[in-house]
Amino acid sequence: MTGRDEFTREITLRICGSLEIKESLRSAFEYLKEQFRLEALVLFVIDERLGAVRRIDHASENVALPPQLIPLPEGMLQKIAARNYSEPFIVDIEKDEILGALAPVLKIEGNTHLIVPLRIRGELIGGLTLQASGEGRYGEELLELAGCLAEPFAIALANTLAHEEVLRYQAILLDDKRFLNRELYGDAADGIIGGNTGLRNVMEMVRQVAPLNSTVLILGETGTGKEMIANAIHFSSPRKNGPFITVNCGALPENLIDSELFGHERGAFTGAVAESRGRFERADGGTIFLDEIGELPLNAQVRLLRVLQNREVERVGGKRPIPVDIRVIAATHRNLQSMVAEGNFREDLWYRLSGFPIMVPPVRQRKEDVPALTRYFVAVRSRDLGIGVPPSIAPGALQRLMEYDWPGNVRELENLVERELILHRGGALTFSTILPSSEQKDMSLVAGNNRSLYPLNLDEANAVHITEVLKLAKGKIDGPGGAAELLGINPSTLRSRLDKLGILYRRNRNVAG
Ligand SMILES: Nc1ncnc2c1ncn2[C@@H]1O[C@H](COP(=O)(O)OP(=O)(O)OP(=O)(O)O)[C@@H](O)[C@H]1O
Repeated sequence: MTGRDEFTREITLRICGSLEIKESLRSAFEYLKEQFRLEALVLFVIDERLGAVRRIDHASENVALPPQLIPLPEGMLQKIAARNYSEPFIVDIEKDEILGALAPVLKIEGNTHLIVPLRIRGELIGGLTLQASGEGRYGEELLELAGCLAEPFAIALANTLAHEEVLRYQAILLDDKRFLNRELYGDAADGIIGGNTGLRNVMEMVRQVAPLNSTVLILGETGTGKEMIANAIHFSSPRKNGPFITVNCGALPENLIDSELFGHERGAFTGAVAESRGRFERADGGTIFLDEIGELPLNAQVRLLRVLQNREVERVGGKRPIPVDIRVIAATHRNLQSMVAEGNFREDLWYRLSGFPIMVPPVRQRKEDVPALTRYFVAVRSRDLGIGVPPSIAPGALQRLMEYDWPGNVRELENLVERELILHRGGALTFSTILPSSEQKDMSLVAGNNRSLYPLNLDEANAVHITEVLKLAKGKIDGPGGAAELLGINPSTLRSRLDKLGILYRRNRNVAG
């Protein structure tokens, strides 16, 4: 293998080695830095939708970088197309009219910039910039070597763009799905299980705040149902016929946040094919739900604060603010107050958001809801999976589900039910993969305190009682002091009842469990 082949192989492995473009760029940067002088590696796309050059990501060492988004002046996109950049070149602003025009904003002067045009199936989609401080740092030899970067980086760039596109469509489809679900299944509050038990206080707050226009902050662990509560607020509010737009602040690529949230202007730059409304504008007349608000980068927090204060947005490339009539609901599983103390969340934004906080409790603090939630998901998921008659749930299984701690909360329960239904081969559902979080957990939780919170049918009461006795007998079924003797029934009768009730026990006759 020649040195050149080795170089190409190594760089390809690095740039295509991770799904995270940031990580791949960093890895490529470290390698390239060993070969020649390099202070920044910048991957950018020519974004026709925005009419701008957009930085996808970079790896660098304390050097000034151009802004993330560089709007292109009138006619520039056509000039770039006509110029037909194909081979790597060292930027010379005297000779290149296009880059000369962009030089001040690109911070080219005083530095050496080598650009590798990136093409997919012949079409120019973006480029890679290698940057070193000082002039005249790169020579012909390096220019030739840089040719090996074009293909692997073009593939990495195309993959990243495809991924961004998928995320965009995913968000739009989710909005549509929510809307259609509501049309199909009626009111959002209908599907909330535990509204009169474990979520009683939460639902009381929902009823109080829904008619007002106040900003609401929903707090709670992941999977507790925060989005569902936001949905319920919107659909019980006077805005219910308006849009309900969800933004997952943690899922937006950092360099797209502005155009996604605030949109961009048509004709603001030539090539901005169509104007694009941001999520705030799409939420006009309705509610915007900012999920995972704690993940929003600090600079985006500033712009969000401005929108909340002024109730108007400014599109990227726009000249006038556009008023928006929105209600804001935010949610997070993080402790925003400690993020404020650590300097990772703006205090002024925290004050704006936290006027009406609603805390959704984790499932382990409302175990009385577990049986109803389980039955609900068995019914709903059976319907989704095309199972005509939903299977019953073994009473002993419900009890075990209540003893479990549910770190993933309702979402974990929902997923578990789905898995159980898919693997189900007849009979009652036993949920035998779930074991109580801690064996020493007091049985009184189910048998005592919580018993009154949901009505036990005869089988369920039997399951609770037999499990208690089995524990007393330390899992022993046969012989003196065994559970069968304590219950006054034949051991084989007890075994078949344990099977029927879905209570787990040691099969070995003489071993205590
Ligand atoms: N009380 C409930 N009744 C019925 N379904 C529920 C209930 N709580 C949660 N769910 C369902 O559980 C799943 C997770 O809920 P949701 O997405 O609202 O949680 P979340 O707290 O927003 O999660 P994350 O913090 O991960 O965004 C959803 O499918 C939701 O419909």
